[in-house]
Amino acid sequence: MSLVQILTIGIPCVIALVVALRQTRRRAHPLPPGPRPLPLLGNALQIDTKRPWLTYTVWEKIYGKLMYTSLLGIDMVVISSETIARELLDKRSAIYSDRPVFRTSELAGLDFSSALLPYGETLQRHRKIMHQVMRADAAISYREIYSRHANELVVNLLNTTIDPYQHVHLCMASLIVAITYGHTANMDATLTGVSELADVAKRVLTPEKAALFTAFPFLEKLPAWCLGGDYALLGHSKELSRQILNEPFDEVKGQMAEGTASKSLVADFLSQADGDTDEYMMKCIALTGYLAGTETSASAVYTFIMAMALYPDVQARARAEINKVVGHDRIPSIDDRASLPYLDAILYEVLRWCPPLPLGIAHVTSKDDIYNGYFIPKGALIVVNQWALSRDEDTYPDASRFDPNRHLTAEGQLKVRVFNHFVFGNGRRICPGRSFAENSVWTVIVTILSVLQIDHARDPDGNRIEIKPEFTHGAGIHPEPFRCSFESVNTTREGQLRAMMNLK
Ligand code: HEM
Repeated sequence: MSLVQILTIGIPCVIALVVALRQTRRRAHPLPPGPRPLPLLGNALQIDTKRPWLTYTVWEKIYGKLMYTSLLGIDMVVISSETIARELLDKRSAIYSDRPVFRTSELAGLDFSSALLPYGETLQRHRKIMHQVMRADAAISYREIYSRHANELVVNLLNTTIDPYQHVHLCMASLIVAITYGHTANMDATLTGVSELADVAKRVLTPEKAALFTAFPFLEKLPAWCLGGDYALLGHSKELSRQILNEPFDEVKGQMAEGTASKSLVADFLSQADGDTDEYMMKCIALTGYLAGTETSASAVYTFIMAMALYPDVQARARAEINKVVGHDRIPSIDDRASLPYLDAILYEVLRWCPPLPLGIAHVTSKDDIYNGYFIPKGALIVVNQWALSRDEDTYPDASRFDPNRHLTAEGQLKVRVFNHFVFGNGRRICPGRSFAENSVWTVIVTILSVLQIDHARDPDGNRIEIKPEFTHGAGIHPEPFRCSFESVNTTREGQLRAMMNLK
């Protein structure tokens, strides 16, 4: 028998065998339980498209903490248990670390983002640099930048009775830009550009938007403007992304050459760079940090403010702890953190009460797997329903209540010594910016509590304007708009803070 004959007969046999084995594997091990799918559509029509985590949380009660659902032919496994998330995403990370491909990310020029990279060599190199510049001790070294921005926020909020979201967002956005690039002449232009890019990312990086190009690939050949809607943004976004990747980075490089660069992630990176250093990669990481870190951190601060207005007893206890530990005439710094367990408990509770990314960022399996007798196919989307974790009544009784005590022992110490919150994800894709997030948000909340009393705003007749603890929808969430009032409760600290900012 010739080689060609062997191949002609052999290859189909091998393929048939592999397919048969796969089918057998599927048959031998059922998919995890889940709602009955419709042909082609799967469970797409049964899901609350604005807040899918609510549907998955209801289904969890019926089908369990490991659930299978199918969306327009895509396999999806939803995990509603921290233990299962760790078993799969941490312990079997070799299989569970890939990301879904969004066709729109390339078309919008967003495919540079570390968060969207498939698992592989490039991602590993990104993560190595991220670890180098964002690890816990590096994050602490930016304490001065956290305090400066926290002080600015307090001054902006003082004596206002407004919806604080714009101030909070600007504070966290400029804090992250300052950490990433330091002082640059074009900081405002950078901020505007990156905010615009983040907005496009939110609008086009959804499975539904990406699916259009997968179903009709010829659409990619058309000019973006003739597609209309959010698709019209794709071309502009690609140009903007190229510009924002390069301009602030090049400015820091110029400052380094002149010896005028201030402390920043990019400056730290460039000072450690050698001949093999990949500058393009650092540009991508720098911009990813902004896109991944701003809305999430701003969400946490905004949630904190709402919780303080709704739970004055928690606010009073936190302020009492600050006064007891550091006295009445100093604002605590990150160095006091270990002595202020109630403040950490508040931070834990803020992240639990409103997880900024309620479904995290989806992982994808790179191989078939079997878990607890269930078959998990290669290529399945793996989603950890953080909302379900946050509302698990067994772990968090009366879960819709904001109660920092749940994170403390009877002696008032933190139950968990290491900050290891489920909101930061799992395994090889765990959020590399978590130490930044933790330290910056902590500094902002301790500074606010040291100086400001947060209360309900009042209407012109003096009636209290009620706040409903409700959250927005989308991939990233935060409280629905609300108004509250901010008054100084400590003029010594207020004066100190103004002096630090050289304000009267
Ligand atoms: C409260 C604030 C934050 C929350 C709740 C948060 C949450 C998350 C989550 C859930 C993921 C996906 C993890 C996974 O796939 O399992 C992630 C990824 C990521 N985060 Fe954060 N994050 C926050 C702040 C930040 C900050 C401040 C930065 C950078 C300065 C940052 C940078 C990143 C990056 C680069 C990734 C992608 C990692 C990868 O795909 O390998 N995040 N974050």
